[in-house]
Amino acid sequence: MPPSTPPTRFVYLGPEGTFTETALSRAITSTEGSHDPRPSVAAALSAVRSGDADAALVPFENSVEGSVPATMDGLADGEPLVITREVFLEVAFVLAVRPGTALADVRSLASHPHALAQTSRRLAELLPGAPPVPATSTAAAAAAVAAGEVDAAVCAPIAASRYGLEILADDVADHAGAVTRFVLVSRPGPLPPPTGNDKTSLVAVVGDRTGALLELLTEFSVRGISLTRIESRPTRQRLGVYSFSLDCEGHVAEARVGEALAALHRLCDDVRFLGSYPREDGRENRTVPAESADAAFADAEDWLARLRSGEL
Ligand SMILES: O=C(O)C(=O)Cc1ccccc1
Repeated sequence: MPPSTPPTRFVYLGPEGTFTETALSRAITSTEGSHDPRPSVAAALSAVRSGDADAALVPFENSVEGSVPATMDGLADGEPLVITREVFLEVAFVLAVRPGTALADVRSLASHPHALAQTSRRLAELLPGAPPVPATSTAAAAAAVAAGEVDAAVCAPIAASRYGLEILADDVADHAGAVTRFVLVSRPGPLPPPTGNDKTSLVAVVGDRTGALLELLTEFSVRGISLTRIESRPTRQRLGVYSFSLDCEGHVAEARVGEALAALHRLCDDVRFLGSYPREDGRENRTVPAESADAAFADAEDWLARLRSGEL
């Protein structure tokens, strides 16, 4: 009998009732492995690094608020981890309190900084006297309300019911239809195979010279590769030294992407590969120009080999 593979141990930004938990359970059923909460993004990533877990689902960016710094920095630093999957979830926020609490009784309010930022205008109208306090997650804020540490939380409806809270206001987002992108990360291993509609993520530290960013972008542009995200992050070495975190269309197994990454390796002070994985945002990669397709690279390599061997 072949040895059975142990179930995958998934961890997620907890506690129970986070949007991240919902995103994980939509993407991966519990029959595919165990789902365990961790108290912070850093704790979820370190469980994977230490081998306590096989994969972690963490929030990466939001359509309204942008990237989640704890995730960006947690992936850019420390032992390498790679993204194997992306998951998108539309998020709707509620204002939750202990049963019987009226709006006028609310003196303090907590949530994840991304949730607070996405609801700030509406909450300023509803609760002008309640200063927002950051929490490690929306569900951690709901748990703090249940424990009597704070009066109200901005969280998912599921967190309100999980912690026995009452909903004072529904849909408190300033912009309807906000979508959060989550990523599933693992220790480096075999990559998900190319599907023809993939993304590749990386972090590059460019040298301190004129045109360095333009040179980086050129390596993608000349190979017909479209970027789907780019942003700068401080490297935390000293003021003025930045890394660029970016996603591009394509899989590192494709010649154009592999060659662009190899060029970045020559050009940049540091390049960290963060994975190639299927695109799941419902969009299709652009058509690869004929001169950037794998066949064109193979043909050019063949031509060069013949030229070098004196055959041409
Ligand atoms: O998953 C959660 O509940 C979080 O706290 C992170 C988050 C915050 C805001 C929107 C989506 C995810």
